[in-house]
Amino acid sequence: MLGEETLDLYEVEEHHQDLSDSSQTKKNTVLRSHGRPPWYSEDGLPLSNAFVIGIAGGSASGKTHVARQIVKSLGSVPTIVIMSQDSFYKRHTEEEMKLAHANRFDFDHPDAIDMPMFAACLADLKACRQTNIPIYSFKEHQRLDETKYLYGAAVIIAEGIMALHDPSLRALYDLKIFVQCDSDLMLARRISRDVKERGRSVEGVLEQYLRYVKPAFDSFVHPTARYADIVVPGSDNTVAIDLISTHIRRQMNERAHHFRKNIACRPIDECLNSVNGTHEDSNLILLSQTPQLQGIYTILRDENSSRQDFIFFVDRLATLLIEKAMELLPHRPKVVTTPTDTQCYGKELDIKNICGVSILRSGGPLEKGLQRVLSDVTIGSLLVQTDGKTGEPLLLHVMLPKCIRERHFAVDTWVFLLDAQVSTGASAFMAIRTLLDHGVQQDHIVFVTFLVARTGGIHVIKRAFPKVKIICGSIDPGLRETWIELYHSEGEGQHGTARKVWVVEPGMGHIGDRYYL
Ligand SMILES: Nc1ncnc2c1ncn2[C@@H]1O[C@H](COP(=O)(O)OP(=O)(O)O)[C@@H](O)[C@H]1O
Ligand SMILES: O=c1ccn([C@@H]2O[C@H](COP(=O)(O)O)[C@@H](O)[C@H]2O)c(=O)[nH]1
Repeated sequence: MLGEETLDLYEVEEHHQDLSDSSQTKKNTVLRSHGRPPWYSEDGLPLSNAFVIGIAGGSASGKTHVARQIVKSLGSVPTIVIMSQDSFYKRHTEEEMKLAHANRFDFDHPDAIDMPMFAACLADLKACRQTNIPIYSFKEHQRLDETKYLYGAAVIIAEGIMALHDPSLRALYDLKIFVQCDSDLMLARRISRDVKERGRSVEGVLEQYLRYVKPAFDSFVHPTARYADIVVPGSDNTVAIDLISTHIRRQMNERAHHFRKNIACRPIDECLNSVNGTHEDSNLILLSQTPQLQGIYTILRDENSSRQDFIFFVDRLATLLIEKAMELLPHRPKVVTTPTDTQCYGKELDIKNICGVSILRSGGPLEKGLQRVLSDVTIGSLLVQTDGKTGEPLLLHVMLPKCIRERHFAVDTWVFLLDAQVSTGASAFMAIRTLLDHGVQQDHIVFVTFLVARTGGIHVIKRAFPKVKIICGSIDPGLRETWIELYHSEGEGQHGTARKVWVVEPGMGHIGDRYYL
């Protein structure tokens, strides 16, 4: 759900475009921004919840419009999601759908909405966990079988006619808004919208309005205005929107914190006192330093090695690392009969799901090794990049396999997390936190990497996530912060921008660039 760094904040990713009618796609909206900075502290625990805004008001009062105006006025903030309560209409029986098509079903009673599910999804998102929300079709008056995966919002706007009705929902909001609109205007807007977008007739809209919508507004919706922190007019509301966005921006600034600088450059002798031989501790596992392995590293470190050799030996090393990682997976006994008709007592993997997740781009060179060992493995990716201004890692894109996206699968999934090296450890830290947010168990994460910097962030990772296993082939002594010049073409010629990076020494240079470019 997180977008790309270059995307404009106002660029909107509509949900499930091909799954339901346009009115629903407009409702649940993820607005992409400039990436998500760390939402956790050095102990690995989420530090700040997402900021949640609840917007209630009559049907067609302008709740969605207000939500979008807030987003526009906020400017450049991390990812925002607008979540509509309309998605949480309950699943209907055939009989109920017939009534709905005859405008004789009451969608405006609080019981029509699955409040516990709405609260549960909102609570997950607020606590930085992923959620999968239902998809509702207004044309069919029915919940569809598909769900929509959401993860990683820093600001959540929950809107709906009953958004302030339920105490369990109100408890989740940091800011409660009620959109106040003239009844005639609401009716006029509703007729226009429902005819255009929800496949309705004017007569049908009026019939439903008089029978259910208006009475429910008076009994259930309007009374919730008393819970609002701010009442916003349904039109001409620029001043209110400005006040709200200023408040949110201030809250977001208070929650910002700096991470990378804190975790880099720590002495770690207590946990890495041996870099030769077969040093192993509870969760940092170094490949046995055989002459063969040292030979591979020598080729990879040599700046004069050809690209062909580099790729060949990276793939070979990746296979050795993954084979080592495989040793950590549980196996159960299995008896087979051999071609000589003899019973043989062997082993087979004893896991439900396994997948790979690459931290892009430099996790990519480990993928071939993973596929050689587990031929049909699914590999997801996380794009983590450094914010040029703050030096903080930013989570820019999340593309995870289904066995992680859904929590009930994630708890039983083993993940081989791939990244070329661990220097400050900030990207690895962010990736591990992301997997934990999805419900993956710490002791089911195996981080596989070519290099670990001895004085880098590895020990912070070990301390925060003591059950995550880290497999590496070398522990390098140096980590240095330096400026590099990045060249790009602009107008007439080449222009350079200086960028601060952390370099592992002796290292292998930029492994992703050497592998792909
Ligand atoms: N301030 C506004 N000015 C002009 N049109 C508006 C305004 N607010 C809402 N609308 C229009 O009214 C209709 C219903 O608004 P919407 O925000 O979808 O209502 P709700 O989410 O409360 O059901 C939409 O067609 C929208 O474009
Ligand atoms: O199947 C359905 C479900 C709901 N409705 C009406 O929708 C509005 C709420 O949506 P808003 O976007 O807040 O207007 C509610 O008043 C229901 O009557 C429907 O017609 N059919």
